[in-house]
Amino acid sequence: MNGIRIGQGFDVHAFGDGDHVMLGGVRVPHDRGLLAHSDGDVVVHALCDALLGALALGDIGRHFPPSDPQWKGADSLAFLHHCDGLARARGWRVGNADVTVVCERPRVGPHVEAMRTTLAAALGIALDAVSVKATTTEALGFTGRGEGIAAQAICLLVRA
Ligand SMILES: Nc1ccn([C@@H]2O[C@H](COP(=O)(O)O)[C@@H](O)[C@H]2O)c(=O)n1
Ligand SMILES: C[C@@]1(CO)OP(=O)(O)OP(=O)(O)OC[C@H]1O
Repeated sequence: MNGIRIGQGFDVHAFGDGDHVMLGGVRVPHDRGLLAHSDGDVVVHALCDALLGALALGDIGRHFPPSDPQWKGADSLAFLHHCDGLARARGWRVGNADVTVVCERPRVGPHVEAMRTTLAAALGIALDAVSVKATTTEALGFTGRGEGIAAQAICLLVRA
């Protein structure tokens, strides 16, 4: 069967105590952490939901319930690897993916290349098939008030 699939994902985590945030599988030093059951990697969670959306397989919480202690503190790249496996088992792979991180701080730009490299490796695709961008909300809303980080992702699935 030929064709393409498209999916989008969105995630938010609130800031709490800590000295770093995980974004796209990269440890980014910060004066706050992100509250979550897992490592709180909003970028990877949004990307997982984009893959699951393209596959019409529900969302990340269905596959990795927050009530399940085995995911406590989990490395979110393991979630992404699982979602990619679900795609590949159905004959799909990620053609390209594009993520936007929304926060005032930390500055994401200096970490974008490391995030792209990490995500491309996790998905087994070329670096130029993975885009990571960042924006503030010009001090508006919950991200503008520095209450947390949001991420949006979109991905295209193509035949493997
Ligand atoms: N957390 C962030 C937010 C933004 N950037 C970079 O700054 C540029 C300008 O942001 P605006 O919200 O004013 O458009 C943006 O294009 C990003 O390159 C960042 O690195 N980290
Ligand atoms: C990732 C999971 C894992 O239990 O928990 P959290 O780290 O809290 O993240 P969330 O974005 O709320 O997604 C739900 C869960 O699948």
